[in-house]
Amino acid sequence: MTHPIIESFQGGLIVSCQALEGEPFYGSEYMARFAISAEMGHAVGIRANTPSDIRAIKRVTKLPVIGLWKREYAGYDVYITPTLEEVEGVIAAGADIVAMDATSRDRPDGMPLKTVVEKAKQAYPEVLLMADVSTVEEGVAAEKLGFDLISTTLSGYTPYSPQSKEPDFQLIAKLSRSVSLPVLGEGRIHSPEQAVRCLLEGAYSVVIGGAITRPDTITRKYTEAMAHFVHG
Ligand SMILES: CC(=O)N[C@H](C=O)[C@@H](O)[C@H](O)[C@H](O)COP(=O)(O)O
Repeated sequence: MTHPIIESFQGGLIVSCQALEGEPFYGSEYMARFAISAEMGHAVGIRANTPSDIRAIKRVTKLPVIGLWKREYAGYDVYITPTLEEVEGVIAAGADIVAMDATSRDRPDGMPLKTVVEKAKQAYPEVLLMADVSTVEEGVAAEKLGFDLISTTLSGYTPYSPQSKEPDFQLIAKLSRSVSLPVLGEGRIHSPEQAVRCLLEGAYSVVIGGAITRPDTITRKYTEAMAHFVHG
């Protein structure tokens, strides 16, 4: 039986409310306001970074939260919830789902992904795990490891996946045919038409960040189009 939270995502939009240090909207209070806006706009879930943002968002919305914790470790490329410590931090903050890098790259604490999943499942059986992947192979491996859902988050962000400005529709299509877990379309989705195309390609639901919660990115979309018109 499909978990009720996963079921509630079907065909819906999850808004990724994230701002890193140095960005104008950096701060948990701002992220909470974006989450309220997302709920008002009928989003079905929120994706959020850091225990502090997750807590602030859980206080103001009833929507399920996909939590992650971006943390960089010198010498390692994995940064989305890279070790069990971040998994625990995200769960303690109240996330309903924990998103983590599910590539096969080395992890800072040396713990294989398989062990991270086993330990998380054992200690927190009620928490769902989302695999952030960049290829079909990583998605197929994630299903075998016991993840509950898969997202195309990392396509374009590993050196061996296609580097494109567009969403990776091909990965969404191939992955949803290769696994029985729900596959979420995520990464560089910048229009309602692209969101619908993700569903057409087989996505269970769609995650959008920058196109909704990064006003500088949205502004640039307009200024660039206008500059192109004015200057050719
Ligand atoms: C690669 C990576 O670190 N992605 C992060 C994952 O949580 C976020 O920075 C993105 O905003 C999110 O995936 C949504 O994507 P987009 O903002 O393109 O709609």
